[in-house]
Amino acid sequence: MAPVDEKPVSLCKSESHDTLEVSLLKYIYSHPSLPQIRGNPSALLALIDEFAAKQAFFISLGPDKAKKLSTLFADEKPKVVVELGTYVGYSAIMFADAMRQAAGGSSTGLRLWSLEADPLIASIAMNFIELAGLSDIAKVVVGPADDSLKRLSAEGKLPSVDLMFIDHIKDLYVPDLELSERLGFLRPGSLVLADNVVHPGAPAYREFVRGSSKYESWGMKCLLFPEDIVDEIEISRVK
Ligand SMILES: C[S@@+](CC[C@H](N)C(=O)[O-])C[C@H]1O[C@@H](n2cnc3c(N)ncnc32)[C@H](O)[C@@H]1O
Repeated sequence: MAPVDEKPVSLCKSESHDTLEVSLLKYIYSHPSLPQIRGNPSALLALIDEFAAKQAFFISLGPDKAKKLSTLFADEKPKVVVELGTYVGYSAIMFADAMRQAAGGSSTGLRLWSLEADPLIASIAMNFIELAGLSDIAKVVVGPADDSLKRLSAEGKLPSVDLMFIDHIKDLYVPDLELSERLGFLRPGSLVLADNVVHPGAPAYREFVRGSSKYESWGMKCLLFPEDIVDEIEISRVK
């Protein structure tokens, strides 16, 4: 055991041990346009894109997917949405904003449950959702998605879901969709969307939904950001 008076190795003041997500948080809160970002979801997303563009790799949706999904939300007008995998809340902010716009600017009756396993990442997402002025619609639930789905369902918070967005761990796409089927909150007409089915790829998931008589399924081509690699979001309509 180290002697009590032994000091831990001191960190040089200029040395940063922030994770990428903490660096993003500080980037947003030290940005000169912060006053214009408060209550402005699209301005916040643009700033996250600005930060992401400087990274080699960033796992949020990015602008191309966000634009295509905004159109889909405008057409579908979902009122209750579940997301598996919040990360820093980029997609949650985009979804909640699109839901509110599709409802004519009112939040009444709208709910987005966004499920995130990592508590620190979830806290950053909650912060950004609050900053965007969307915390009346979007709720981040901390814990593994399967546990949260069971709990929300048992609490009667998932009577019916219009749209589910799966974007957590590829190996969990099929088991968590099967769990959702068993919990019974998907109904005829509900949409199930799954990200990254081409890059990095979720072939087992695609095979599952396309081979199931419960869904009509197709792919929506889009670009990853910041790499510009072609990917697809699998869209499955419950029959
Ligand atoms: C690709 S990111 C989500 C990106 C986000 N949807 C967006 O576009 O802004 C995947 C997230 O899923 C989370 N995750 C991993 N396993 C999970 C699980 N079993 N349940 C819930 N979240 C999980 C990770 O911590 C990570 O933050």
